[in-house]
Amino acid sequence: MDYGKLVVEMRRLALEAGDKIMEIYDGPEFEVMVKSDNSPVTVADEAADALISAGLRAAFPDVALVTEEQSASHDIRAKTFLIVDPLDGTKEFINRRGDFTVNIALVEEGQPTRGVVYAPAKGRLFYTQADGQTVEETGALDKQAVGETKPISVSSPDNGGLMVVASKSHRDQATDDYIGQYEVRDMTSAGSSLKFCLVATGEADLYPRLGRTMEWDTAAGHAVLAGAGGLVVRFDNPQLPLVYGKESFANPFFIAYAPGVDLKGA
Ligand SMILES: Nc1ncnc2c1ncn2[C@@H]1O[C@H](COP(=O)(O)O)[C@@H](OP(=O)(O)O)[C@H]1O
Ligand SMILES: [Mg+2]
Repeated sequence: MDYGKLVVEMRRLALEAGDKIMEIYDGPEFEVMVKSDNSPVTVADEAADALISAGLRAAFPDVALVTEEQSASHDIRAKTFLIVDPLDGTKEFINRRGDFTVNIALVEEGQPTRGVVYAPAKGRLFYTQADGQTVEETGALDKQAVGETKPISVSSPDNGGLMVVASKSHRDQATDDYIGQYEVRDMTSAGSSLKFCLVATGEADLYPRLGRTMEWDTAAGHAVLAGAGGLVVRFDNPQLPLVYGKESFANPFFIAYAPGVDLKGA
């Protein structure tokens, strides 16, 4: 895999998809449809998906592509694959809360090794560089020219007062009970894969996810976090990393964190 080319393409496609999504976000009322799994989908998901998958297939014709919005791609089994969630946080998008992201990642040997997460309404762009280090890019976020990039890294957590981030739309008692085992200085909620990015920049120390997600929801955020020094492990066995390419691409519950966190058992 040519990581240099991959990073350039992922970044550009994420920005283009973000523009498309924002046109719809800022435009007239859009229809909300319901998928077979009961989750909502809009023309923004579909438009972003079409743009990203066409771009990736053109640039990397030999690499398998799994994307949330194309169920035929959910049968793919490959050692190396690209995985896309064109609009993660669709509920945030529909409710116009801003916490939605474009997600593109590369999985190799069960781990997301490169990825981009773009939150167009927040103007935040995170991606791994060719060498694997994660950066946040600031400024104009020009599709043709890379602006200022700042390497990001996870916090050195204070276990006497942790910053915890959790889902905005999927929150339950089990999550609260788990978080209750820690000394928490501040809690914040965020939608979509932005939560991984907040741990990656050190804005949060810990993100427990005791709820369903699919691999496309987490792969890009996981890559961004890993490239900033963070870890993602299974909630039922924190000794084990969250791996990819699983049956039906469904994830178990997981915990994303800065390695200095004194991790509590399930
Ligand atoms: N019961 C369920 N099964 C599978 N995925 C679920 C789910 N409930 C939530 N998710 C996933 O969690 C994502 C939202 O995460 P969060 O709550 O952290 O914002 C959704 O992404 P989409 O918006 O891309 O569908 C959705 O795929
Ligand atoms: Mg999603």
